[in-house]
Amino acid sequence: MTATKGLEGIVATTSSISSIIDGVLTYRGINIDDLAENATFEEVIYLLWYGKLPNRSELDQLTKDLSDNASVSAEVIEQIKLYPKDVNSMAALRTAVSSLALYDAEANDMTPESNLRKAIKLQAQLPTIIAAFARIRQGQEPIAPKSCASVAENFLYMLTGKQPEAIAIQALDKALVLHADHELNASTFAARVTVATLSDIYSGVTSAIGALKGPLHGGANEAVMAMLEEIGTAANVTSYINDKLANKEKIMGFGHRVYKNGDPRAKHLQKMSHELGKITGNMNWYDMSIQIEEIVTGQKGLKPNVDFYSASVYTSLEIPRDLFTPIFAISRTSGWTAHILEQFDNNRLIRPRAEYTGPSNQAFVPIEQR
Ligand SMILES: CC(=O)SCCNC(=O)CCNC(=O)[C@H](O)C(C)(C)COP(=O)(O)OP(=O)(O)OC[C@H]1O[C@@H](n2cnc3c(N)ncnc32)[C@H](O)[C@@H]1OP(=O)(O)O
Ligand SMILES: O=C([O-])CC(=O)C(=O)O
Repeated sequence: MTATKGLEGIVATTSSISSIIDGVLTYRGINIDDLAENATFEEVIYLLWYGKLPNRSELDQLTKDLSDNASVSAEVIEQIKLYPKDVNSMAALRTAVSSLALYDAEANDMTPESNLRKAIKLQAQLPTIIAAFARIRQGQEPIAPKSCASVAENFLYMLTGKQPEAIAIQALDKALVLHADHELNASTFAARVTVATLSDIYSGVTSAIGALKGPLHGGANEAVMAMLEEIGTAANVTSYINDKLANKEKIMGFGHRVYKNGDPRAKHLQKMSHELGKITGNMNWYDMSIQIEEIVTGQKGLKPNVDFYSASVYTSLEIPRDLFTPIFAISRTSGWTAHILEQFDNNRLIRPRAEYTGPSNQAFVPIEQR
């Protein structure tokens, strides 16, 4: 038995949800470029869950179901009020999502109908949790979700208490479309491993949030913004990046396990970053990002991934840096839950093997002789 480090190139399951073939990403066979230009996040959620684009009445019903289920139980909100104010936002989200199960009478109902209802609740309630957490830590009261608003509009509204501008809703909506699913990425794999034991959907999504948090995965978008802030201005980019590369440090937001010739989502986020920079009158983050890309791609051949330009996009939307990865989780909940439903539909325990590299034939030494 020989291990493949990081399971690189290992095909661990079949799936009909999203594919990456020759660098092209599709959801249910539809190119991400077409979805980014034409679909709303709600259309994408429907596509991922049901395998086809919704017609008008199906879309209206899903939008209504999501807003009808967006309120979070009072117990969970009370618990969030008890969290330390400076707690990591992904840790807060992970804990709150886990506790949703405690107040859902059907949490352990494993029927397909119940699992679909819980997928709707999870998708609807993650934005409410994140907005509530963001307000509570600033000493503000949470804002109840609006009825019949999109996920993007509702989230921005609950975060700020103001009606968001159309341009902000559109930008966030497109970012949600772009992050919704990505084949067998680490957090989706974690979700599938968890539910393949026939554990519940809340456990699956909680596992996934834990995996997304890390800076080699979803946490990279926050790390990119931290780097941009540390660099400060375009004049400092060259020396900062050259020093990092000389020290063999990773540049966050670059490289990918699967894409070697570029992440097809990055160009959409780059365009958004440029447009939002022009609208806000602050091109600093975009200009720095372009310079970083030139150096990293020029010297290392590494291209930006989905996390790189999303950092400047969210900053232009005035979203606090530590909510970037939670926003990724809002979007990816659609993909996680689609994968969990697919796993339940044709389940087998996921249990690979390990290549043992420890000592052998060791005698047991009694504690007095150690
Ligand atoms: C939504 C997402 O999850 S997208 C990914 C988000 N993560 C990041 O942006 C973090 C930065 N990037 C990385 O750490 C990696 O590129 C990953 C984790 C995305 C992919 O990792 P892997 O496929 O395991 O590649 P691995 O980390 O082994 O890197 C291979 C080589 O490229 C180098 N490399 C990879 N990414 C980077 C980077 N961002 N900056 C500098 N060098 C890099 C490594 O140092 C390594 O070099 P070596 O062979 O000389 O040791
Ligand atoms: O697929 C991966 O390994 C990481 C990624 O880009 C994603 O989850 O969107």
